[in-house]
Amino acid sequence: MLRVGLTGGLATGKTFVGRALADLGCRLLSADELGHQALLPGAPAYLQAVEAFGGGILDAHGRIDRRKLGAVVFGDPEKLELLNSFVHPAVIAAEEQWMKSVQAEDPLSIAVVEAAILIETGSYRRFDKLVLTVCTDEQQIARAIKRDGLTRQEVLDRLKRQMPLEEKRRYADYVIDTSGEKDGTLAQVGRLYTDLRSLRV
Ligand SMILES: CC(C)(COP(=O)(O)OP(=O)(O)OC[C@H]1O[C@@H](n2cnc3c(N)ncnc32)[C@H](O)[C@@H]1O)[C@@H](O)C(=O)NCCC(=O)NCCS
Ligand SMILES: Nc1ncnc2c1ncn2[C@@H]1O[C@H](COP(=O)(O)OP(=O)(O)OP(=O)(O)O)[C@@H](O)[C@H]1O
Repeated sequence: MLRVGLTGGLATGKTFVGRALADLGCRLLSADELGHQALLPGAPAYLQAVEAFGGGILDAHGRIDRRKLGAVVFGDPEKLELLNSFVHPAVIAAEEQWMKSVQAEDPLSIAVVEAAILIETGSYRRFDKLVLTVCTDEQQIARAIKRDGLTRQEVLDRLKRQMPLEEKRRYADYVIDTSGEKDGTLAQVGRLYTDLRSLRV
């Protein structure tokens, strides 16, 4: 099995590239989704987050409102660090379990884990190959505003908490440039998939 980390800054096209790789036959796991599951009522990180940040992060049904929690943590590096310490252990454990089960079911597969901050956390070391998606800063901002309805300031606060893409390039085995049309991204993904297949062990 080949373990592939797929990372990139906010709204650079990780999810789009991950889905395209899955369409071509890769197995795919989203760490952002695991992070969301880790904050559901009943999960340990839910209680830790409510204790640390207070009832103001909850919606009317007692669930964590991620937009409210985002507003608290993305403006304050120490709070984000604390939230990371609640969420990341559960995410890493779930990723490792998933990779074990994929290895058992399909030992020749390409297992792709899509995660926003693989490099920042050092998690990139757990993968055989690292793929990075990039586009311009202005495109990141415009795409995040359009997709998530965030304000420009909310997007800038998130971007400030991420390593600049130029620095991330140093860690990447493959760079997918998503600054053009989606067809151009798909063509690059096709070439990437051919290459990854040739590396499968
Ligand atoms: C703060 C939370 C609740 C906001 O949720 P929301 O649904 O609004 O955003 P979502 O999770 O989809 O993240 C969107 C993007 O924000 C950026 N982002 C998210 N978490 C982080 C972080 N810890 N550091 C830097 N950027 C981050 C990434 O580019 C990510 O793709 C959520 O992002 C969170 O719990 N973050 C901390 C845990 C984490 O690191 N999750 C991401 C990978 S496991
Ligand atoms: N050429 C392109 N390649 C990929 N995505 C594009 C392209 N042009 C526009 N987009 C759009 O950019 C937006 C961001 O892409 P996507 O959601 O895949 O990013 P992401 O890196 O997963 O974001 P996040 O880190 O916030 O989860 C999407 O709405 C996507 O449709």
